[in-house]
Amino acid sequence: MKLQVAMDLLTIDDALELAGKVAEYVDIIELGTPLIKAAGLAAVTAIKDAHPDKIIFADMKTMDAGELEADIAFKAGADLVSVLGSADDTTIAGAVKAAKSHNKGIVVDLIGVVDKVSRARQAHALGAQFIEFHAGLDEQAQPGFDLKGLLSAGRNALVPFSVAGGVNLSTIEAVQLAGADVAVAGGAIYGAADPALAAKKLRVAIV
Ligand SMILES: O=C(CO)[C@H](O)[C@H](O)COP(=O)(O)O
Repeated sequence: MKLQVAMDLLTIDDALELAGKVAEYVDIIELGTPLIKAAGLAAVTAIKDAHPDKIIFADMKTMDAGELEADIAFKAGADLVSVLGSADDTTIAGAVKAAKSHNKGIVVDLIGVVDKVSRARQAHALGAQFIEFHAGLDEQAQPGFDLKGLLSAGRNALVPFSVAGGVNLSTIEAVQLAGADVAVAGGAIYGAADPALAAKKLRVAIV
């Protein structure tokens, strides 16, 4: 299972600093949606330039204009770009077209999708490289939130998948047991007093 750090920060300087601390422990470096909205795609270019050996994930969360939005993110240096599972099939297909022309990949994010298993299978058939089973920051803040539903949906979908939303040291083992290909950790790393140590512990927890 790969480890992805989600950098939900707001400036390129902060993102470069965090990536510099944790890169050695992660496989994929994600530029979070708030970072891309605040700093633009220049953030993607800066991180790719600093870490050319890492897989760079631009969390665009594209909902429309799939081919155009994916194309500009790939041109900026992204290796993976996210499109929302709630978008139209043509949006996902357009983004996949852009990915193919750059020899890169699309990740379809199921945030807010009710029937995650069906949509995951459809998105995979449309050409997504993997499907993100995702509980967003707002969903995690709801009383009684539990990762278990996401994990069983991921397991049942029978497609390559990542899990995002509250992944930390106490949940990463369950994420791996569910068969995830990628575990995404944001706050558990960037919110830690020592992000490098937090990333290292997550890496070590992956068997
Ligand atoms: O994409 C996101 C929010 O939409 C986050 O980056 C992702 O959910 C990771 O979250 P966490 O901080 O809980 O690990």
